[in-house]
Amino acid sequence: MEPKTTPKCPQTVTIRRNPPRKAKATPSASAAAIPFSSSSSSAIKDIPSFPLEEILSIDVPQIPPLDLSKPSKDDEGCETLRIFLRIRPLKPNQSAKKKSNGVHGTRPRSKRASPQTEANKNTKKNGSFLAVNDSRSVTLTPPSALQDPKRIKTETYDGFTHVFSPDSSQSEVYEKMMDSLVEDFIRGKSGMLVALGPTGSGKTHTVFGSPREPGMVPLALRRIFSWTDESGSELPRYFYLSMFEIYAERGKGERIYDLSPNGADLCLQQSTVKGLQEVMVSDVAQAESLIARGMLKRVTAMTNANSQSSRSQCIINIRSAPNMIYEEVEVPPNNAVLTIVDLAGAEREKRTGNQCFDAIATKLVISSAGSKIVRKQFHQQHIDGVQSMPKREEDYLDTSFLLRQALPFMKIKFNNVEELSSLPCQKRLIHTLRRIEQPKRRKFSDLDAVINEGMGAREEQQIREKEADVVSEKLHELEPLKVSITCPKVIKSESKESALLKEEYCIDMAKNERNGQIMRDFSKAIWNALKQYKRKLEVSENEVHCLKEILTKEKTRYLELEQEMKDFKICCSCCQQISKEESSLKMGTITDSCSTGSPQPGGHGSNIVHEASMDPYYPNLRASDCKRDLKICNATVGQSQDISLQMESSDVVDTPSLCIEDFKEQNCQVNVDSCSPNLNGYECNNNLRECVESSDVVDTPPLCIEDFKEQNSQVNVDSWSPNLNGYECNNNLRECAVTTRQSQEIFLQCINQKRESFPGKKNLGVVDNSSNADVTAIGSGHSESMVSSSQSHVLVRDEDCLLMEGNKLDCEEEKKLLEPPLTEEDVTCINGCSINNVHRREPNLNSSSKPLNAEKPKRRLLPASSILLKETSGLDLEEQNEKPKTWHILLSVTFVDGSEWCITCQIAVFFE
Ligand SMILES: Nc1ncnc2c1ncn2[C@@H]1O[C@H](COP(=O)(O)OP(=O)(O)OP(=O)(O)O)[C@@H](O)[C@H]1O
Repeated sequence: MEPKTTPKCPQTVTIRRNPPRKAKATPSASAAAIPFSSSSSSAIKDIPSFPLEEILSIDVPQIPPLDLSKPSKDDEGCETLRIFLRIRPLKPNQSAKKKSNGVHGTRPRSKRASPQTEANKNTKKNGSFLAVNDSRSVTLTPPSALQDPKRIKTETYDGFTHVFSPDSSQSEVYEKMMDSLVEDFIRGKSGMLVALGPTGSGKTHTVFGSPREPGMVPLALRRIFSWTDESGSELPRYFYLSMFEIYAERGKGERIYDLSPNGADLCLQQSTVKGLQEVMVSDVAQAESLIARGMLKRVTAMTNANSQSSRSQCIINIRSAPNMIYEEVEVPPNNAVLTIVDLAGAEREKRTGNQCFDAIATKLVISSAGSKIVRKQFHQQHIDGVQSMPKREEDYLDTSFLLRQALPFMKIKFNNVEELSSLPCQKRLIHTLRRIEQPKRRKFSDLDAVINEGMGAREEQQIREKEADVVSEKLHELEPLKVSITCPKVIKSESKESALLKEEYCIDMAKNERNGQIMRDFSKAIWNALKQYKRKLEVSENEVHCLKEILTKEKTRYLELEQEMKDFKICCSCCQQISKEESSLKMGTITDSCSTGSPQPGGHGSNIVHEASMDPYYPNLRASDCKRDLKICNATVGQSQDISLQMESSDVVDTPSLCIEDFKEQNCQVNVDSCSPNLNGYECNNNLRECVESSDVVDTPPLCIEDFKEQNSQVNVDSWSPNLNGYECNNNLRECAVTTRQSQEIFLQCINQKRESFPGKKNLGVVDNSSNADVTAIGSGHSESMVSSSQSHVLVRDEDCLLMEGNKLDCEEEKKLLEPPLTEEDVTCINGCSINNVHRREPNLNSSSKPLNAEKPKRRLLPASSILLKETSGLDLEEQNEKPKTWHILLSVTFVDGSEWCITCQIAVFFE
């Protein structure tokens, strides 16, 4: 019955390499399989069966055998520690049984049988638990007593350099395992052979052997001393042989003993045996004799496993040294060492009580040479029925234990740097070698040609010596570089290949030496630079420290100076104040000095003029400057003002009379004379002020204040340059006339004198302080005052009036209150001296200074605008004249000055 559905792709075939398990088919699977099998039966008719037989018949190419004569190197040039495995044969009495049983797997394996299967078969047949799989692996099968009856557990150990079967001979082992070490040793490369394995496994047998079957040591010695080059020359070297053992005693630790004839106990210091004696040997017989004597001294103790077991580690060193007999040939020093170690049994301590497989021996052996070859020799326990099962099981455990211990050694890699560095071979700079490389090759080419031409060994040697001389010359050229280079010499018996090998080796050494020298020089340079920078840094830090100290000192100094400056400023301000005070006092002093003698023409005034002419303001002095100076003058004459007040308060009653006119004529005239056209009004007025201020001319003859005033004003007017208005001049006059005590005194005296000229008038005087309350109320603070009688006029100009300009009514009312009966002149004054300007006089701007000898100008002083007679007792002037003591007159004098200003001031004068 054909199925309804057919496969979409009948050509698709699934081939299972592994046969399917024989599991019960599930119902669904069975159901599905039936139609598939029935339907596909026709489709797979053309599909060939799996070519299993064909595949199995193919001959698999055999892996080329390893060249055990040379150590294998990886891509990085590192060698892998070579590990050989040698299986000890059964004892001789069991050899027949071994042969009959085919123990140790030497029988060729079946192609289809796996190594494990083959080993298991061998193990089952002969009872051996170790089978050789191939030249690199073995399989360890536990004995039946240790096996799980349901499951056999086998262990395969792979990766050995070579596995020697039990029937391998000593020579075979030497050829594959030892020969490369010996050849390298002859070429100058150190090597080491270490025998490791359980007790009785044949380590000593392999290392030393027997007379019939010499081991690795005697075979190596024979090779070394029998080595000749192509020309048949022996090695121009000596060999030194040393031999010592390390053994352990229970409770005493490890001991080292020198096995040389004169040997003694040794000590181990940092993996180095101290005091070991070396015996120079010159031939193989001498060497074997030394070894034999040393073996006799070797401590051997009975163990449970091996009645002849050596319970110590035996180390033999063969060192190569140059033979100095060959003087004509410089032989490079060669300290290559060939070390052969026979360790004690490495079985578990529980079984043998052996402690020799300890760390110290392993460390010593492994670190004593660069190239290490570990040879494992396992004890294959024979099955003879003599040994009990526990013995066999112990052997298995020891073998398994040791194989596990050996696994890490297979992964050890090393290079020959250490060995090469130990050889003090010739060193060259690589670039130099490259330079000489070309001629050297040419020489070799010549050498080859010579050889091909059949020249003898003598000519060849001559060519090599010449070549060595050339190299020596090149190397001597490098001496200035102070690079330690030894001229390479070609050994007589050295072959061409050996020379080339040395050449390459020297090149490498030169590279290393040059790189090392460069790094050393670089390090020194960096170190020196760092030291220099460190010194500079220290110097800089010191400088910074010093600068900080200086800065701190400067800051302190600055603060001190600043404080001093503040103090100085304070002092200066004090000094200025003091100077002002002193100036005021000086003015008084000047006044006093002026009063001491009669003024001389051109004296004091001339000096002032001279100073004025030196005034830097000149001729740019303006009215504002005059005002400023006058203000200063006003400020500095406060004392004079006070004196004025005192004067007003009748402190000058007893002062002698004086004639201000004479003073003015003698002094001010001089000043006027000094008012040259080049001297503006400021200087002139200033001079006048100085004259008046200094007019402490008590003894001077009486003067007429009107004349003084007129003359001065006239002068002032004349001296008014367009740059100086009348205010400044008048202000000067005010300053001069009012602020000085002397002037006021003069004024009073002048008034008194004038009063004398008026019948019925008494002199002006000052009443007592007790009766001048009203006077002070009116006159106090007025810096300028002039008094006059009803017929005389005193011009008083006061800044208060200026200040009162904005309060005209008050000023006017006050004037009215103070105004006395007006005279004709008073009326004139009043008409011109309104509150704005009582009398306005146009300044004569075009007028120049009058000559001193000119006629006295007409008085322009206007009479007082008003004289208020304050009658405390209700008396008039006439009555006062008649009864002067009962009259107290308060004079309010208004002086009209200039064309712009009118200043009114009141001064109380009491008539007694
Ligand atoms: N390959 C071999 N061929 C013939 N005899 C062997 C072989 N290997 C070992 N033997 C013999 O086995 C015995 C024990 O060997 P050997 O003393 O070398 O063992 P060992 O490992 O050095 O023991 P130990 O560690 O206790 O010193 C010796 O009698 C030795 O002759």
